[in-house]
Amino acid sequence: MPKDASGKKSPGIARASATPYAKPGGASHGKPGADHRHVGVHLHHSLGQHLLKNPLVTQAMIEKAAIKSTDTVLEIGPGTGNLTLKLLESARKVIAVEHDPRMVVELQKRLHATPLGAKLQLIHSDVMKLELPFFNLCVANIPYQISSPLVFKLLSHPSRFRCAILMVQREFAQRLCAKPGDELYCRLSINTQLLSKVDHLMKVSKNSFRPPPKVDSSVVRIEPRNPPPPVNFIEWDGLVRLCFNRKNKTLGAIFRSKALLKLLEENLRTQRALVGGTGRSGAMDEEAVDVHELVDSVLGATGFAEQRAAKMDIDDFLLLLSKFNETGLHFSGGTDWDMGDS
Ligand SMILES: C[S@@+](CC[C@H](N)C(=O)[O-])C[C@H]1O[C@@H](n2cnc3c(N)ncnc32)[C@H](O)[C@@H]1O
Repeated sequence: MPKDASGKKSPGIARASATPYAKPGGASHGKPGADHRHVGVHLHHSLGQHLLKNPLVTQAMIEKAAIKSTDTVLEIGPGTGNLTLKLLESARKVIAVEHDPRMVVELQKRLHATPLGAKLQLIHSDVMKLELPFFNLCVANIPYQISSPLVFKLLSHPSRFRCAILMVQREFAQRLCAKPGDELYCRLSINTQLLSKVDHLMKVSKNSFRPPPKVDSSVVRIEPRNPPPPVNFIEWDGLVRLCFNRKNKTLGAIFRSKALLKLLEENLRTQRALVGGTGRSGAMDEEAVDVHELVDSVLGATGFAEQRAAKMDIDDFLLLLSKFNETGLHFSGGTDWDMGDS
């Protein structure tokens, strides 16, 4: 069993080195803890530290990215820099964001005083806490545990980048690409596809990484829609979350929930109060509001009462949201739409 920095035996930890790739037939066999030849850092599963050791996969990612000499490329989690070096060969500039200070040191050592090093901006930070600078391309073997928030952080970035080539967990890739009716079709699928075009590019075996992760991997391409769809994303996500929480229930059944009708009514009153110029929630308490009737009218007009989110596409939800909004019903305002099955 490998040992951690304190010398204690520690499962699931392997060593990293700045050696570009394990040599065929060498001591590194891609097993956790197998590579003890190099002085380097221990790899932590909690930080998603599964280094890409297969140069063919790195090369394929670089080719799919079609990097131009004018590109500023964002890499999340450069680790010891196997992918970073290849990016630096083609791009004008690489901005690499790394959370682990030990990896930052390894990468600095590796690129110190090399001509490519001058093109690298290395930022030591948790990418989720960082205000990302301008980039027009993203290529990364990302830490899988932050996949979902990271994709939405990228898609909400004002840069309007050309595309992202990302190594992700296979099931996550399948969810990103899933279509209505697919078993894995979910809120992640419809939200990502609203904001971007997503393609599954290739499957990657566990043995391409050191140490090999427990899950399979895939490379995906995410191309943000330009211009972005004309929809308030917060409100869109409020509606989508509500419907996908119970994706196999009919919308009629979901919108019969008393708790939901109460929330919609509160939202409607707030909205009317704001439009009425009082700026106070509940200022129109006396005015009768039959939310049930409004909801029924929307579901009747769209014909979605018997539909289930699991089978509905983006156009269906755009229509549904616009009809709700026309009647004054909204799904934003910091409301917690997760009401379980009550
Ligand atoms: C899957 S490894 C990829 C390493 C390297 N790019 C490669 O392909 O060999 C993920 C990297 O992301 C880093 N990381 C983990 N969480 C992070 C975060 N929140 N922000 C930035 N980097 C992070 C890890 O330390 C690790 O270096």
